[in-house]
Amino acid sequence: MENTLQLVRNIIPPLSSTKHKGQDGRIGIVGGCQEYTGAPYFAAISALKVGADLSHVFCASTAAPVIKAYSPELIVHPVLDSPGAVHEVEKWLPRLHALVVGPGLGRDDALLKNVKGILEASKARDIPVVIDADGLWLVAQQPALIQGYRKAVLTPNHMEFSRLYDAVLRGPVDSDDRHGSLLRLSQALGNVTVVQKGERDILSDGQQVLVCSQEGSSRRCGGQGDLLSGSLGVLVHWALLAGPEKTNGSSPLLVAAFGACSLTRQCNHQAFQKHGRSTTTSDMIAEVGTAFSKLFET
Ligand SMILES: NC(=O)C1=CN([C@@H]2O[C@H](COP(=O)(O)OP(=O)(O)OC[C@H]3O[C@@H](n4cnc5c(N)ncnc54)[C@H](OP(=O)(O)O)[C@@H]3O)[C@@H](O)[C@H]2O)[C@@H](O)CC1
Ligand SMILES: Nc1ncnc2c1ncn2[C@@H]1O[C@H](COP(=O)(O)OP(=O)(O)OP(=O)(O)O)[C@@H](O)[C@H]1O
Ligand SMILES: [Mg+2]
Repeated sequence: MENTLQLVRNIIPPLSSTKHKGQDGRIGIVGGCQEYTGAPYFAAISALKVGADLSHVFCASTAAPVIKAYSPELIVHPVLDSPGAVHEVEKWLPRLHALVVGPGLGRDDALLKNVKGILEASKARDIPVVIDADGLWLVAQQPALIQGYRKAVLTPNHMEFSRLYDAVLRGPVDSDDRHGSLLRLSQALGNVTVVQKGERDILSDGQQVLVCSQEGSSRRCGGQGDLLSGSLGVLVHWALLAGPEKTNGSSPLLVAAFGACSLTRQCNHQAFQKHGRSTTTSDMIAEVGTAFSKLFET
């Protein structure tokens, strides 16, 4: 654990007065629909709290005013359900360092069709993508969308992992062999990085398997996965900028993912110390700064 945390420390860019706004990360979140506005908010604000300079949310038009009202810090584009959605997002892609696709996206076919186009456009531009929540639902329907894309990281929870595994490997997960199942899924997807969240998070790029057992808590409120995927959006960008020489030969994306898992669990631990059973994801987000310092700035 400690060795991998050191690798995460190596990828964190120093704060410097010579940098301009945007250099430490411009992150896009693709998600947010009529039902779910909290999830894209949690992901986008987490990206900012971890250290990105700008955080954009591309969401359905009904979700936009709600998300804007949660926070003046986010840039919110009400485009996902428009006929020109792909084009509207494509206009921003050259300025984005990473995309997080899925938090609060929902499963509406028209929206998912647009997201498919956005994913294809992102791949064509070599933009790193974190795929979570309903983005994973889309990938389970069409694994070819991310097959072999080495700049993708998937962050399934228990249910999402089973669904994805079943879709890609055409059989149920062997619950007695989590490591083997994870390796097989990552390899079958062409060495895409996969983070299986759970009591312990396990992560693989199809070659190496890492386990993150940073102490969290027993509190399982919704939204913790959104904090993880938003944080990972920034860390993926930083890791790719740093390159494998800073990660001692390990995959930069795997190191980034380990950082996001550790941070989320540490936020959960700290928030639980203060709030116990009433801990919510907003309490965890309030801990991002101190959790980050404790883990990565020692
Ligand atoms: N505030 C907001 O706006 C939030 C919005 N969110 C958004 O909601 C959307 C749907 O996301 P999702 O995670 O609910 O997805 P889905 O695949 O339907 O799985 C749900 C089912 O899986 C199961 N299950 C889960 N874990 C399990 C485990 N360890 N072990 C066993 N079973 C387990 C469990 O089944 P159950 O216990 O109910 O039988 C559960 O009902 C997505 O857009 C997301 O971003 C969230 O981000 C939260 C905050
Ligand atoms: N049983 C557990 N014990 C400790 N930590 C856990 C446990 N299950 C999940 N976590 C942690 O909670 C975080 C989110 O994982 P979870 O499985 O809740 O994601 P999710 O279902 O996608 O969340 P969301 O509600 O945001 O969609 C991860 O950092 C994971 O390590
Ligand atoms: Mg989730």
